[in-house]
Amino acid sequence: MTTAVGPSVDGQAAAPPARPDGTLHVTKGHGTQNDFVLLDDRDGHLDLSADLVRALADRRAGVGGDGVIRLVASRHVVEGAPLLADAPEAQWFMDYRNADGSIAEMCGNGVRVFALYLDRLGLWPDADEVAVGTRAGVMRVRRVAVPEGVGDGAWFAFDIGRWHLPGGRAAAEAGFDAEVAVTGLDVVRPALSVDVGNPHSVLALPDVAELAAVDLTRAPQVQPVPPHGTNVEIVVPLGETVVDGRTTGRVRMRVHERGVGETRSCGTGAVAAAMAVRTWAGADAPDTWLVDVPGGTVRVTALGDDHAELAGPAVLVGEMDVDLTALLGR
Ligand SMILES: N[C@@H](CCC[C@H](N)C(=O)O)C(=O)O
Repeated sequence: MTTAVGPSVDGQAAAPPARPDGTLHVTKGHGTQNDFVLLDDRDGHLDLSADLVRALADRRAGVGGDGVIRLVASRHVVEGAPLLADAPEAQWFMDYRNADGSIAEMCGNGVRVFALYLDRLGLWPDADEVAVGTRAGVMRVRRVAVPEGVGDGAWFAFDIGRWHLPGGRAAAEAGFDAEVAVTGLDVVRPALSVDVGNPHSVLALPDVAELAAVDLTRAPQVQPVPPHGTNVEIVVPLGETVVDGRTTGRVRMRVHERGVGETRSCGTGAVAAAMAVRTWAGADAPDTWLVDVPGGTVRVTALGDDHAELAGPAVLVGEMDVDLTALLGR
């Protein structure tokens, strides 16, 4: 195991977030049950090693989570500091890690939970929105009303940026550019690759019974093998309804996340799923989609210029002091 604390990126010396008594204060939160361990390392002193991430995310010997999110000032992070040139308001950076310790470019559910965490820490600026630095750019998060019929709680929305099909026009016209083998499905299925800042492969099934029968305890096998891995979303289009006066498409989705396994939700995955189904549906498809995942429902809206908005709930469930010696077995 590597050490839990170390120097900050810019070399400044200040108190590390790990306390003198050897504890690390963490917060647990989730967005549609995609759950995270959150750390306040605003001065950038925590050496968030892959070992520490795996230990914190461990559901038996640690706190438990699909990922770990470090809050750190953008100026202390090599990927964050350049964002400040064009967006000086993006003071806070979401350093997202998957449960296996790997780094991901983006986490859609994580951005909403991070925004709520900023609010809890008194770091939401005196403004309607907060700018969050991520490896996929700056996300501007605001509070929004809960869509009718979807439940209650605190909802947040943000433009996730430009999505695209790595397979280009040929993939859009064919509707697929890859094949996926999934345990529990008898034949290999066609899939569409969608980039939402991070990579996704979306495949459709005709009915929800088949979706429920899929075994995602093993990673789906994607061909051609994506160079940086991929998140796999399996969707069943459910037709259209009217929500809040708007024609809204509805999709059910399960997901196998890169670096995690099956999770109960994936925000970027929901965007990829909605944009894939919208691509398959053609020109008359609605712009707004509700995506039902095992952990709840999120809303995806196609914006102009190939941008998309992700909206959904964020919840902080509690805080604890982690004994680092016990956690790391030293
Ligand atoms: N659950 C997240 C996505 C997290 C990153 C993903 N596993 C990857 O490696 O790309 C979300 O809500 O978007």
